[in-house]
Amino acid sequence: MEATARAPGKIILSGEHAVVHGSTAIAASINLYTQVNLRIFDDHENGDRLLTLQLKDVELDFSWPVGRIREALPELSTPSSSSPTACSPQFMKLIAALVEEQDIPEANAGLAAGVSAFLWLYASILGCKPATVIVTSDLPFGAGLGSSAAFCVALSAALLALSDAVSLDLNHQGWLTFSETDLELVNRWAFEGEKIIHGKPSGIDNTVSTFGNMITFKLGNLSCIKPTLPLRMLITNTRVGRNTKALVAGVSERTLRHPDAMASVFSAVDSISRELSVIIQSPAPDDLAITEKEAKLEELMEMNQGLLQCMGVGHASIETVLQTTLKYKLTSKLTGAGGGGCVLTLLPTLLATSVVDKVIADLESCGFQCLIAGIGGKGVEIRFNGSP
Ligand SMILES: Nc1ncnc2c1ncn2[C@@H]1O[C@H](COP(=O)(O)OP(=O)(O)O)[C@@H](O)[C@H]1O
Ligand SMILES: C[C@@](O)(CCOP(=O)(O)O)CC(=O)O
Ligand SMILES: [Mg+2]
Repeated sequence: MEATARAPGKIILSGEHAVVHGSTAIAASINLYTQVNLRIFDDHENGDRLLTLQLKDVELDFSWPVGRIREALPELSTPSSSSPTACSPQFMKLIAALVEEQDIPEANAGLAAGVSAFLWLYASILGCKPATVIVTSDLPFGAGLGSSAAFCVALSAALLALSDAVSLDLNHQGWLTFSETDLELVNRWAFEGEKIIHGKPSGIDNTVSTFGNMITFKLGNLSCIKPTLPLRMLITNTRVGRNTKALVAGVSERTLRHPDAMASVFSAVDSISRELSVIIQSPAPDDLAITEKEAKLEELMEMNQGLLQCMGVGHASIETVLQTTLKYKLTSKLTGAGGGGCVLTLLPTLLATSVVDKVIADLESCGFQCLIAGIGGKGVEIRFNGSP
């Protein structure tokens, strides 16, 4: 049995971090994907009875005899695919021991969290069957584009597709979407994986990766947004690596030290996201209306960036992007957890292509990497063996 799932990354237009503390945020899927191919073996096919995880982008393979997993996690021998469960601290220790056995190279130490999430999702959804899981991704890891969520969503989708918990047409040719109920299940499992990687995620990244589109998200509830203007964003990867879990924990610590001040910061972010959502969806009959709306969006992005600075998630490389784009009268804000990672720059509709080319050249001369991704496309999809 074989299935391949793909799940998109995302950008956060407003509200990162504050969304963890209950504020509204706005996110959109992007057309960069993580793809998970899952092949479960029949008893006679895999003599060694191994569970293998191949991470193609970093050229790393991990393997465990399924008997070793069953011995370490005996309670998970009977999977519970239709009821997502959190990985308890006790299970986390047992999983950490299985991951440690793999000797992940020091340079890829951050992957341990992803491999732990893999083991939890695999054993919880499918039990201890021998299988090979191959992962490829267009997304940079740890750069704010939601690679952790895309990984958890694609993995949950592939595992559930070959479990008894969802109903799909196995003969369908090409990419297939899940039913709304099955998407909910994929999303809930992905959230459990994201918890292992992020510590305390809001759930916005896995939700937008699962359902796609552009969404507002607050306290676990999503609502779809239909933009009335093109919303072109330049994404600049500062290439400064960082770890979402540590940054989220840092904001929580600051919140404990200054609860009243931080409550005001989070409330201001909530207002910004709500205003942004109204502007994005209000009618824009002509170029003048679009230009006026873009100016308001820029102002709100600038305000959000200032508040992210208040939360302590800025970085010198982000400042360089802000200053560089400002030379071209363009507004930018960090996206995702900050501390480096990616920065968004709004490219107004009437901006000349020559200016876009110049700003990209300027940013690239600083050693950054630029891309313009399609935003607001489909969420997770699945494809079965043999279909095109
Ligand atoms: N394709 C993948 N395979 C394994 N682990 C992954 C993959 N993509 C992401 N991860 C995990 O997610 C971590 C990065 O997540 P995070 O710090 O939240 O940044 P972001 O989600 O912005 O990329 C990686 O260090 C790794 O543990
Ligand atoms: C900072 C946060 O709002 C988004 C993190 O996104 P990313 O992992 O940096 O892509 C955390 C969350 O909402 O779970
Ligand atoms: Mg992440």
